Amino acid sequence: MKHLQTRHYHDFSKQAANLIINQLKAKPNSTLGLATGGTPKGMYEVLRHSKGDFSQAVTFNLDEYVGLSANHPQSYRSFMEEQLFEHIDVAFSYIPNGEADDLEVECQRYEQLIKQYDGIDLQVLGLGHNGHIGFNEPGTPFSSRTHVVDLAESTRQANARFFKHYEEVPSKAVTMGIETIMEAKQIILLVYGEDKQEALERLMNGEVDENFPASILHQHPNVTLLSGGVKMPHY
Ligand SMILES: O=P(O)(O)OC[C@H]1O[C@](O)(CO)[C@@H](O)[C@@H]1O
Repeated sequence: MKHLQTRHYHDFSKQAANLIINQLKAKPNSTLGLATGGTPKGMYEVLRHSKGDFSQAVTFNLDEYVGLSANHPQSYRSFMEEQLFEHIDVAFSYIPNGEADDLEVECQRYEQLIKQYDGIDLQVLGLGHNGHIGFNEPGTPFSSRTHVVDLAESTRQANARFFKHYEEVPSKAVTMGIETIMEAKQIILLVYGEDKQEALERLMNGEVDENFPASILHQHPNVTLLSGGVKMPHY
């Protein structure tokens, strides 16, 4: 795992955005895997103002809440529209449909779509405090494919800041599985802020363990960990 460290959020975001822009320069019709959450907002801001050409790119988001309509302000579809798609044109953007009547069928459909594009070239990930990637909570089998998850209490609490009331935070989501994520040809893991210090240390120093989903990334051949805003005395 390659580790790039920055101090300031702007530099961190610029580095992340540059990795995406370089990917598009090398392969304009790349399939990009995208993430939501607070961490990548700066990256999206840089991308919005960049001259990156996304016109041939296809995007797949990692996850979506179950039960929120696409136009709900806190759906990940709304997040992505605001952060990126209203500002730049991509060829196609896919996000799981958390309102599908049959969520199992939706998960299979999402997997098939990714396969049709020959997999994901570059996947962006954030890191949950409990080590989750996408919405794959601790204990999720490393062999998981796109599936429906019960969100951990700590995840719902972490994301409550985006909702008016905690009770509004959905308790389920559809997420790409860990094996789905691991099939991406390249991965960027974004970790920013002091509150991620503990998770970052566990990632760097801990064992590969299903109780800390991000640890599997040590077994991927092409991962860049971008970290910033954390104290790193041990590295
Ligand atoms: O960047 P944040 O807001 O800390 O979130 C980290 C991770 O948690 C999630 O928001 C899910 O809770 C992911 O989408 C994200 O990658």
